[in-house]
Amino acid sequence: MLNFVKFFRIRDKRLRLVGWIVHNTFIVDKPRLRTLEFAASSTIVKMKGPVKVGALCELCHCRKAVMRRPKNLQKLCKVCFIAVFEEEIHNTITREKLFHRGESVAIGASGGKDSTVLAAVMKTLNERYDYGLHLVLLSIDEGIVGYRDDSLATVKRNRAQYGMPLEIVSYKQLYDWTMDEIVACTGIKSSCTYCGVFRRQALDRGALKLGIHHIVTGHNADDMAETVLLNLLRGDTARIERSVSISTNSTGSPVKRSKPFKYAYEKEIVLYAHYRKLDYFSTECTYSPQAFRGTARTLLKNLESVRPSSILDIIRSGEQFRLKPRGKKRNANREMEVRADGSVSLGNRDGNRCERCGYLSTNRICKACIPS
Ligand SMILES: Nc1ncnc2c1ncn2[C@@H]1O[C@H](COP(=O)(O)OP(=O)(O)OP(=O)(O)O)[C@@H](O)[C@H]1O
Repeated sequence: MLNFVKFFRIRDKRLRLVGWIVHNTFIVDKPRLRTLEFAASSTIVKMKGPVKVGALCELCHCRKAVMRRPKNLQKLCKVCFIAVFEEEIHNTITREKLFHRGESVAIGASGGKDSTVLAAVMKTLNERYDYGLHLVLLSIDEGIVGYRDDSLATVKRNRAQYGMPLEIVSYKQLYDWTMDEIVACTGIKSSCTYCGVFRRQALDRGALKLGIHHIVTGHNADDMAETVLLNLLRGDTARIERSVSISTNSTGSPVKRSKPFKYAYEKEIVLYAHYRKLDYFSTECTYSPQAFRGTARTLLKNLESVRPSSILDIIRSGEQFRLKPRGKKRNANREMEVRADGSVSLGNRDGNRCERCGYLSTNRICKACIPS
């Protein structure tokens, strides 16, 4: 008896719909199921054609295999897949010593698949292995009507489903404008870059408001590998090492950030959400064209389809990447650099503060204050 696993990622630019087909089921939040009829006009990115799966799970040897693991093509049953996925995250957490007992941890919750699965897995592992963590959902409302308001509704349902407190911090409260207002004034170009900077600050401020000094986000292995490729393609080699760090802590900032899904494949996160029937939101942001990142993403997906280990191999390459010190000349050039957008970078990269808002920044005026 054979099972067939279909794994497609669907992206519909017109509807901003991102969904997945797994086991002939279109995985997307329920209110959006009606949009299925548009799938024919969508760009269907083939992730992996129908795969024949052998009868028995290669781990338990007793249940029927229902899938091939995207990471290593192992044939697994649903129960073993869920167990092995959770175990790998637990191994990452313990190997990297991400948390300490009694710590309060804020989960950056956008309502999307990655952070929803992160909340579910963190809750499961915290209870199973008695990490002793106090977990809180922290959401940033960027003020994007038709996108963030809908995804926040999902996070509010997650609050009840996982029994975790939820804190929502908005750009409006912090900066007195919304992303919709910014885009209306400045246009869509670079909106992602600015929004990313604002969100980072907002997550820090939200965590500090709660007295929390550790945030976890749902960045996964695909995100990490994509960023390594992106930096390589842009010649921005200085960022590669940092882009694969599992934990980051800007000098001067009391808030640490960690990525427990650093080695988790995006496809496996989708499968986990599917098998555990998690409630998440699947629409793409109104303002996310991300042209060049999209190119790096397509390149990564093509590499993955030829060689599934490519994602982990790229991360490993990033981890081993070290820039040769260039000595005095490099430091001298770094003392003051005028960037294309007119901002000035100071030689002392860490610990600088924005002259307007006083928040940490490598420039005299941080990106959050530039448009104001
Ligand atoms: N508005 C937000 N509020 C809180 N956390 C956020 C928000 N947006 C993003 N994050 C955090 O940053 C991570 C990466 O965000 P990104 O925008 O790349 O979304 P993503 O890869 O689609 O993740 P997700 O599926 O969780 O939305 C998320 O998994 C989440 O932990």
